[in-house]
Amino acid sequence: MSASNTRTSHPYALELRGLTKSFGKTPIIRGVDLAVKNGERVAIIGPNGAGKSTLFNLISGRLQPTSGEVLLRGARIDGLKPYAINRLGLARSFQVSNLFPKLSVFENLRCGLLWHTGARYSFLRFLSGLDDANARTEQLLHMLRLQQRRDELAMNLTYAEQRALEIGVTIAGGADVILLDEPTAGMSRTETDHFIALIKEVTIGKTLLTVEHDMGVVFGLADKIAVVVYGQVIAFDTPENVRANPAVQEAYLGSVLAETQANAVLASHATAAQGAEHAAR
Ligand SMILES: Nc1ncnc2c1ncn2[C@@H]1O[C@H](COP(=O)(O)OP(=O)(O)OP(=O)(O)O)[C@@H](O)[C@H]1O
Repeated sequence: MSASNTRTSHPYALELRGLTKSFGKTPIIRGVDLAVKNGERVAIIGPNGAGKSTLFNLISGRLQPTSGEVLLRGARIDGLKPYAINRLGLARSFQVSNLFPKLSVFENLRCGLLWHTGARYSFLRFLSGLDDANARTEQLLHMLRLQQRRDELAMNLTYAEQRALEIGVTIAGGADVILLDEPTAGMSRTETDHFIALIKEVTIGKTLLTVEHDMGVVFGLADKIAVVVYGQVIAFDTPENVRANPAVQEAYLGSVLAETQANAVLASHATAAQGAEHAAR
């Protein structure tokens, strides 16, 4: 069976089974079961301190579970080091730290591609693959809408462009299961909207898990939402069903949506007050 067949033949890209994690005597993840299908986009939401980042750390191999299993396409990966998990096609993209600041956009992407192919093939095959890598890098540049910035150093990009490049490098590295930590944190509303569209486009056919606080991003991006409260997944369903779920409303979403609505009302009051002040002058 070819590597690509192996990658897609299992129905679930990622499974968590009875996962627990304690720090000292404190249980933080308290029995999580989750099955993410190939190609699904899943947002993990929940209150501060619920255990979302810890879950990501357990999946990516940064932390080892206290008990339970993590499976990638049906094969156990708990106990493996992060680089070994990465080699199997699961990558985590959280900061701009994966970028080489003094290399150009093109070179950063090509490094991602060559790292992926070069590590698996002999040096001669690596050299013969350079043309392919260049062509694929050009494709990625277009997909990321960074072709105008092709020769710019990564350190000179805007924050949103750096995040786009970072995701591009992750994809160039061959990952088909991608974990994104708060992908739009620090972006303006307009940048966020563009970025959601971009993420959707570049992750077509890939499995995406994201930890996100911004409900606009969650509802704009996710096929399914996993709600984590106090180390347990209390709901895993479509955005519509999660929004309507009374347990979720009570434990988390009610207060978050109320806060979002309150902020919108406050903002509209502030705008109205500014308008009135302006008219009175
Ligand atoms: N390495 C660690 N050692 C001890 N406690 C930890 C460790 N990492 C996380 N915790 C604790 O585990 C709990 C869950 O933290 P985690 O960062 O996973 O939550 P989160 O849902 O990602 O929160 P936030 O939304 O605020 O980022 C917190 O109480 C945190 O203090």
